Amino acid sequence: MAGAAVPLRVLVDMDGVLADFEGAVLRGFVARFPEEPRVELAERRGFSVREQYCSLREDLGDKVASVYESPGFFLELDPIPGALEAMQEMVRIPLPLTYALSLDFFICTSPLKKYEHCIVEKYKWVEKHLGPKFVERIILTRDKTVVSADLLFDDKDTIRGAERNPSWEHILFTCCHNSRFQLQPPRRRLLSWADDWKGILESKRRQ
Ligand SMILES: Nc1ncnc2c1ncn2[C@H]1C[C@H](O)[C@@H](COP(=O)(O)O)O1
Ligand SMILES: [Mg+2]
Repeated sequence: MAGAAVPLRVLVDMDGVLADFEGAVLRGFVARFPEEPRVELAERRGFSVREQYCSLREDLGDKVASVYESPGFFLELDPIPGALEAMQEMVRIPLPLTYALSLDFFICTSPLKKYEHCIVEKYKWVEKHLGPKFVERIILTRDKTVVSADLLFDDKDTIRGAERNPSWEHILFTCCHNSRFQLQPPRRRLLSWADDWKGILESKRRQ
């Protein structure tokens, strides 16, 4: 008889992966600064929305940051299509999978440096959309490289920190700001939650 399956540890980022940060920034910016030039989602390049607005005109960086630093911003983010369903399915694994696979699942997210509203609202967002059991699965850190796992689904193209060789494989979750980012092999993408995330989990299990 086969021994108990070793759990696969999976980290899933929030902003840009579970919660639509970019859509809300643009809507908030247009509502608050309707006369100012803006960056449409199709024109977003590079992780930092603040840097791109700054390059448009220096003072626009602070203006766009004021949108996502406002109270209520993080709580009101819309879920990314298919994200909530995928999370609910992930925690029910192994049943739907072909391989004996048990899963250790966490939501791994970084707070803003201006953390006043962001931290509590991230917790409330998870409780509101996924339920209290998922709140216990939140890892809040400014350095994801020191968290040990097999996989990290994250929209940030390059993740650096104190650990030069993180234990996880970073799966780049496609978002407006990274859609043109050229991934060097063997790096992998997940195009959306409609893409084959279960296949990625299974491929990792077999390695
Ligand atoms: N695209 C972004 N530009 C600026 N700031 C961003 C962006 N996406 C997320 N953020 C904020 C929100 C979070 O508090 C931190 C890190 O987010 P994470 O998705 O955990 O990398 O930065
Ligand atoms: Mg993110």
